[in-house]
Amino acid sequence: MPAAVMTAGAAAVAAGPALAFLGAGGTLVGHGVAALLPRGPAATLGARAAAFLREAGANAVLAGALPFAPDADDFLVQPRRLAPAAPEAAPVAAPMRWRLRHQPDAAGYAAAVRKALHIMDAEAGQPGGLAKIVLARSLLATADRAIDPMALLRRLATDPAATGFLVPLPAAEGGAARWLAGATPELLVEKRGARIRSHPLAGSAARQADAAADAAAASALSRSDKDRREHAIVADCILDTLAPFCRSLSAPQGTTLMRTHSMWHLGTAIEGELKDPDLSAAALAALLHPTPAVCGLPRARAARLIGEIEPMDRGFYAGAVGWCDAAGDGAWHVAIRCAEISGASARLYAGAGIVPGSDPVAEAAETGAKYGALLAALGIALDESRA
Ligand SMILES: C=C(O[C@H]1C=CC=C(C(=O)O)[C@@H]1O)C(=O)O
Repeated sequence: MPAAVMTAGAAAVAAGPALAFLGAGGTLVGHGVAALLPRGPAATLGARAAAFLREAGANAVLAGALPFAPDADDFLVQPRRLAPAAPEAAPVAAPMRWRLRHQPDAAGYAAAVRKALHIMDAEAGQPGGLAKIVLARSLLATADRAIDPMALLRRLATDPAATGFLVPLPAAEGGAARWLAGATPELLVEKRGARIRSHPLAGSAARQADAAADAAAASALSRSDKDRREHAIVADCILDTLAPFCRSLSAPQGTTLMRTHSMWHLGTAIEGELKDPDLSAAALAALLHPTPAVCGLPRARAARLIGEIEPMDRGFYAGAVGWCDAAGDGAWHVAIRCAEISGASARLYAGAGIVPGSDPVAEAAETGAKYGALLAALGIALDESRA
């Protein structure tokens, strides 16, 4: 993230910042929308962003979201004004009442995992056979009054291991403003000059309230062969994709445990130096997306099956959110632990990586736990959401 803090807002929003990234790597907040980047697929993002930023001037920034489907149109805006302060703390609001609808529920999700495992089993050892697939589900939460996206962001940003983000999305049918809000712990790629970083995550365990149980969950995750295989597919894919563009590339600490407020993960911190420092953060993000942390291996086969098996459209969930500047620097995060917000409704999403050996019931529970960050920020009790 840039050293400067910037503050932006989408045209549809009456007041207050409308675009923000709040994380340990820095803060980016913007008010107002000066322009929309002509929309297009991931393959043309690098060229579109470079052309736009050349015209817009040395201080211009583009920020926004790439959808999960790389051939669908992205949504990036140039904020009108950058402000030197993060948004103020939210006043305490009265609790909201919620109606919840799962799509699918835990049993339906476990059935989808069984279907994927069956396909993997049938294709085991075949060239091009399915080795990993990330299956997601969704939870539609409807409140008794409109959700305040900025207040939600402030609550999402309280986890130091995650980047809280709020980005505008194309308006909903009927013209209502729409946002993607989340607390993502996963860095797709950051670029400053020739230096790049990525921090893929895959392999998860829910945090436990009891300290001994929490430590046991972390220890079991670090020893789990299934989770290590699930993770290695992601880290290897990122290393293989970046290697041809890098003078040096390594993961000095190897695979380690990291924790958010609600989840433990296996993570691999990757760092490198680009051969061509002009290769932009946006171009790198488009190159990497979607990684096997959200899609699978082989990528095209997994993406097709996701479309067939999942009952909902992912939209911008499991895409990427981030920013890039006129120098080509920027940071892009994997759009997970997030919800699409519009009026009084929040559509939460959560997915889990499936490999041979995955337990369908445990994977369903894992997706339930991954709703945790959004549920806490919305003020919905985890128990209320169980299904
Ligand atoms: C797809 C999600 O998480 C990914 C990132 C970290 C760990 C994951 C896992 O263990 O399955 C997922 O690959 C999600 O949170 O919706």
